[in-house]
Amino acid sequence: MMRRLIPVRNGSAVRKALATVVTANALRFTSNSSSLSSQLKTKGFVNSTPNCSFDFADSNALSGVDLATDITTELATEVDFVSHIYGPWLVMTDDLQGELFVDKDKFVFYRPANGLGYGIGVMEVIDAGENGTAFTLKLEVYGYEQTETVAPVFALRFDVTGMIKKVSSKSTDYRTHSLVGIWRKTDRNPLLTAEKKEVTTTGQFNAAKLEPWNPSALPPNWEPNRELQEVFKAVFPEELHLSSHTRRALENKGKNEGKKYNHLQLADYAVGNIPGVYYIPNYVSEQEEAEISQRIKNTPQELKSTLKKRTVQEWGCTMCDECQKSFVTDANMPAWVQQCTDMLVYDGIFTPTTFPNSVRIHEYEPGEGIGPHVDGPIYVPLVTVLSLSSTCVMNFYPRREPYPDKPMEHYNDTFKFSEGDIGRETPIQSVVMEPGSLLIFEGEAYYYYPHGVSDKEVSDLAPEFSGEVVNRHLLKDANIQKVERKYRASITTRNLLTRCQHQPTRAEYAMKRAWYVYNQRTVPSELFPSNEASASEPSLAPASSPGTPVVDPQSSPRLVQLEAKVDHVLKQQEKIVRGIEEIKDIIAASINASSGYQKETSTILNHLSQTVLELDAKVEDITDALEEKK
Ligand SMILES: O=C(O)CCC(=O)C(=O)O
Ligand SMILES: [Fe+2]
Repeated sequence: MMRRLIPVRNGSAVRKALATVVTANALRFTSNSSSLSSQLKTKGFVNSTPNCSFDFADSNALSGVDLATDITTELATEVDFVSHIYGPWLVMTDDLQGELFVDKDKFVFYRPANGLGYGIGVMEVIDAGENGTAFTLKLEVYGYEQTETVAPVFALRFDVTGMIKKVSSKSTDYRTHSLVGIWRKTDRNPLLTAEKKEVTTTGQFNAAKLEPWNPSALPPNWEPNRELQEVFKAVFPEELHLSSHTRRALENKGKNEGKKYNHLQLADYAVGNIPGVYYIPNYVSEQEEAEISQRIKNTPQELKSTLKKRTVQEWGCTMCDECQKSFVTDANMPAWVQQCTDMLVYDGIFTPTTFPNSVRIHEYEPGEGIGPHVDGPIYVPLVTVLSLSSTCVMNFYPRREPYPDKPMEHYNDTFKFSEGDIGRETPIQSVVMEPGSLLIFEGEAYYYYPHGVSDKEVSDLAPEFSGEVVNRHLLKDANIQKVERKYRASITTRNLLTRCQHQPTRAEYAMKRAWYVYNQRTVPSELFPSNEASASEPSLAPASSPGTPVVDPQSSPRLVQLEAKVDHVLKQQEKIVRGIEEIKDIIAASINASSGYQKETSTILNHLSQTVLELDAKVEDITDALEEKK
């Protein structure tokens, strides 16, 4: 929870650890420069930032010079963010090999040299006067191989702290900066550990700024297509306001011990015996459920495809312009679809690097369904299904290994109902999906247990047809025996794995947007500052500005005063939250739910709740900073 401003903590052991790291050579690849670039290239590194060269010193001037002895490093003081930090960096440490691009908002994007994937994080620069300049970097990285068939469920999280160093060549006028520190990596992939625990390891972090580079030659950041947005607005003129997620966050406030944000804890909703299946009843309210259903029904027919036993619309991905071989993220979707996916990110189900980029909306008439299948190695193995309009049943079938000879195709023998191999088997468990509920499955459940919705007009819940119904305790009717099928719609949300390295800015746009949502903050209207704009102070965290000492020994009376004020604000805020909830209850009890007044008022109240949450995040930042100072 605490921000780590380790280097300024007095005399701590951590400081000693850091001191040893910072005196290590800044650049660990100590080969000579000409073999450096070829070494990187043979590792498959494709530099994605034009105008910065991997022969990051003047290779002619340096040829024949031993880089290890030619380069000197010293602690950097008076670091200017735009001149020294903003731009591309080369990172070469365990698990992180490739480019880090620091943008002007102090966001950091990772583009791997080997394999595929993405990363996003935020950096803080801490001026410690003549003691040098420290940095912290919180980076989330989701990586996989080109032909990965079992991709991880969760991203890796790196917490890096260290010092910024000035790097110079003795024999030339080449100058650059490096980041030297330690990383703490958290891996929470249950597939990797038998005990299903988070694993934390540490290691050395080194990165070198790729100088020289030319900011004006940067490719433009990806932006949603404004014309398309206008079309979507015309097709769906009424704005959708969803607030169940903010309500949930308010209710969970303070419950997630040690967790900064009020994310939903999936473990609370685990059902059945297959690892990785969760069911959340009333994920959206009845009114929200009705409004989302309405938009699905109102989607023009041209945007839907009618398949044999279901109707589908799909949002979020497009074919790569460059290779035409891989899907890439396309954040051009109607605002209401984006809102539905935002809820999932806000709740912490998807994270900034596993951001939803594939939304498949199904409509089923009675007698329709989707035959047993697994979603396959094309997505991050995490799926959410929001059920709408009527109750339906998801059957999970006995475990199957992927085809050993064709691992990429293990979903091929599917979409058959009772005439198929899997469909003939009795499900081992079933989940009854009531309207407004969210079914989630991930990891093992995702890869090995086929799921499907039958095409029968009545689903019999007796064990011989459906296996055990594992979420009865969460249903309105816990004794339900049969489900008579009516029109049903569902929204399936996933991250479709990009299989090429092209167009990284598409994912970076989506990640940066998701970062704000995941951190329960307002998404700025301009997500990327223009290349010309000067660096903005981090909108993310209270880093001290250059020149301001992090610890001001004179400040303690003011600190006490500030702490008292923060305490006061927190108490006031609790009262406001309670007040809002009471007003909502009174309105719900006294005014007809369909009246416009009720709707408008609840919109205003929901905005107010949102503001309170944002205020809350800010106050927590201040509290953290205060704690650090103690
Ligand atoms: O409609 C549903 O409930 C499930 C859809 C599904 O399994 C899929 O899209 O892969
Ligand atoms: Fe599926």
